[in-house]
Amino acid sequence: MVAQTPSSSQGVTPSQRPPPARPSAPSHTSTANFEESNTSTTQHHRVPSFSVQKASDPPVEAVAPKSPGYLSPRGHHSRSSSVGSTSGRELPFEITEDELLPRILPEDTECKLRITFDVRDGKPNQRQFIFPSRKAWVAPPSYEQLYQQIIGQLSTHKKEILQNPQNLGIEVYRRHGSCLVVGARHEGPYSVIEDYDAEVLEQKAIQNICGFIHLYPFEPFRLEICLHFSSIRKTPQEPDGKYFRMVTNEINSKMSDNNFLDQEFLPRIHRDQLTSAHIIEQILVEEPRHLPERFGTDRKSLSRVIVEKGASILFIACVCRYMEIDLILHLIFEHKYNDASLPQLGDDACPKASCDSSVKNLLKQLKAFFARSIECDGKRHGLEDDEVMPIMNIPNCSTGSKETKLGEGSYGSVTAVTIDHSHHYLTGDPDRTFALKKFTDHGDFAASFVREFSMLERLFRKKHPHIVTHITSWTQRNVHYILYPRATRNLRIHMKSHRSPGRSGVNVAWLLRQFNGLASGLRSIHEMTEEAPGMNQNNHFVYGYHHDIKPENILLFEHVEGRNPVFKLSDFGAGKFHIMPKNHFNKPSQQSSQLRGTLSYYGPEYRGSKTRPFDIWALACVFFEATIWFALPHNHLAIFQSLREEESRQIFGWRDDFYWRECGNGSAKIELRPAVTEYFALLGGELAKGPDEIGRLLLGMLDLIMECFKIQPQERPKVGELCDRLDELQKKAETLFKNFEREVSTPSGSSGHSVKSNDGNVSESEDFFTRSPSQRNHTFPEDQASHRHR
Ligand SMILES: Nc1ncnc2c1ncn2[C@@H]1O[C@H](COP(=O)(O)OP(=O)(O)OP(=O)(O)O)[C@@H](O)[C@H]1O
Repeated sequence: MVAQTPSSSQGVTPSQRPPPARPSAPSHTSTANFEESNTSTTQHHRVPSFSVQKASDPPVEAVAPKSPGYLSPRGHHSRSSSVGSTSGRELPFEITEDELLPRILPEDTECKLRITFDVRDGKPNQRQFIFPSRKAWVAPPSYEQLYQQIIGQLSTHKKEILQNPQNLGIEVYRRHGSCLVVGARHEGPYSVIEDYDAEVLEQKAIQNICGFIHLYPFEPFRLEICLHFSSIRKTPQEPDGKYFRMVTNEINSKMSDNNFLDQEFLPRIHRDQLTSAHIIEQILVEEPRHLPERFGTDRKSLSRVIVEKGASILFIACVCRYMEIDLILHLIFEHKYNDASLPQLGDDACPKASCDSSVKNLLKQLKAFFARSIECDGKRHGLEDDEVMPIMNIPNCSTGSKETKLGEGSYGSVTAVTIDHSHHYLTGDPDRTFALKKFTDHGDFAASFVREFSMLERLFRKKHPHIVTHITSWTQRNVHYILYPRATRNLRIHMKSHRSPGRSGVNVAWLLRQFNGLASGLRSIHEMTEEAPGMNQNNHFVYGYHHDIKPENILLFEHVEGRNPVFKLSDFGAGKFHIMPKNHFNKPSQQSSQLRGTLSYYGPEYRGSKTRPFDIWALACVFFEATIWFALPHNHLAIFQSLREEESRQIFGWRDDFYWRECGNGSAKIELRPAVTEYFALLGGELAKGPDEIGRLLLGMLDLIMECFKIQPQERPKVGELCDRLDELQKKAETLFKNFEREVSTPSGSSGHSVKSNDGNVSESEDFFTRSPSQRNHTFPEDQASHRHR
């Protein structure tokens, strides 16, 4: 008897295992004042009064606390909590929440509540209620009122559902709940709400708010509470109706559709409702036939034994396959199958008539009850053909296609997907969308997957804020998959479809942060200081290449739509890591094995030895184009490219748009294309205009870019130098433009007027506080790390 698939011990958790641990509900009772106001969606700047002191002390200037644990959960051991580093010393101050709260929390924190119902009028249908309200969270009764509001909405809609005679015997239950802090630029901590009562909300809201303030002390934020409710029939509609029929119908109606592989599955949350001891008992009780004597006559206690044996899902799955009850009991009691040890084909032949054929029939649908859970584990899993990943396609309404393509690369396609709420706790917003990259398993495609995954595996541990790291990966039916957070778009599309945000100090600081971030991301590949596993720890470095840097592979994560996005390096299919003895570290490195994709950004050495400077050249090309987009009128990028093409030698009628050319007849002499030098001059002239400080910074950046265009690879700056100099420029920009926070806090500081909405992402006018997180894109923990991560 086989228990589980070999892969099930790995991080894509088999469904038998519970989803990742969730915080437990506290036992505190709240009192709070929560007035509703639908009036405004404007954000509120809070006074950063964030000091740690005795409650009796006079207020002092804000100092961010050293530890996020400064506000311990109420209702635990004490109502006091300590702040600052303990390090063996006695803490100077003891603070209590009640004293500190008014000083930590803003006067009014906006709270948005989303309640979604999967109502059952034939097909599921969702409703949302958004309460944009200004709340004085410092006044504890707020939470109580919020709770009342939720309950009010719930009971109204419950009534609506239950008034329909069709819905007699329906129970409404919560599928998912989360409490999330959303900042103007970052997403903060979130918690899953187990129960929707006021105590839990208060607890989690305060914890998350405080965590957020600790991470981003000066950033405005709001609180978002998402509650998803569903309904299920747990009692037959007619008084004499059969439980067996009701369960079968419910399960069929709750089977998830639009799975990315067209596999049906029953989401865990519904499954758990329909496999309760009560339902099993009712099915056993209504069974008209006598059961074998060894099971006794007390069917109620028999149902309890089935639950104790951990076989309730198996029992219900068998019921759905119309299996005779005594055969189901035979599988559970004689074969000792249960939810953790499922029947499998090829198990010992059973002498009992119809046992084998029934198991065969059962297996066709069994995996639908055991869809996996998805965790951010960074691992690669092997799945059996019939295992179910709870991943759904997102239909593309404009094309009528059942999936939404995000990109098509040389080795596979990338599509937008969602994950069933009850099978992941990856983000605070259960409606988030993800990007799924597929590679077919022949020849080069499989090799590309292996290369990409082995790069990602190392990068996953580093979690650089400017590198797109994956969530998890698996191989099934000879197709390789990598699940990623979903970006808004790539830099190529952004530069085409969005105008420059304008050359204000705020935007210059933003651009330099992105350049510095990308260079620093590349540095973490070029100089991966991590010791190679299994090697003599002191003697080896791991270092690598990207070798496919281009605007298509810079993904943009727009935390708040229409605002300045974060640039991240992606697509490691051409990259490779090498292990090198430390004493060889400054010697020329080995070549990467693969080059692919667009040639435009290849350095002149591309036919020969391509090493780390090859990435520096390509990164400089990206910076150069981004600077053209940033500083010159919108059509200049296209003109720059066509000029480069015109300057190509047109061998065999083929035009290239490299940044360099071979000059003379067959001569080995290489020079920058005149278009590049022309644009350098044009940019220089343009950047010198306007305020001196901004001009100086941008010219400094331009000079640095040009240094990276040295024809001889060894003359280009190393990534470390690039980072140091960008860091310096960025720091200067941030000191000069201390008000850079305005880039997100005032509409005038917003980025990228949309040129056209060809990628569906426009609108900078809408205030971010009116948007739901599903309209934004991912931020994963790496986004919360410092942007000067090294
Ligand atoms: N996480 C993501 N979120 C949103 N879009 C994405 C994501 N990953 C990739 N894409 C889109 O898909 C395109 C192709 O992805 P990617 O570069 O990873 O594929 P590829 O097969 O390696 O491409 P190529 O070999 O041509 O560089 C990207 O340019 C981007 O537009």
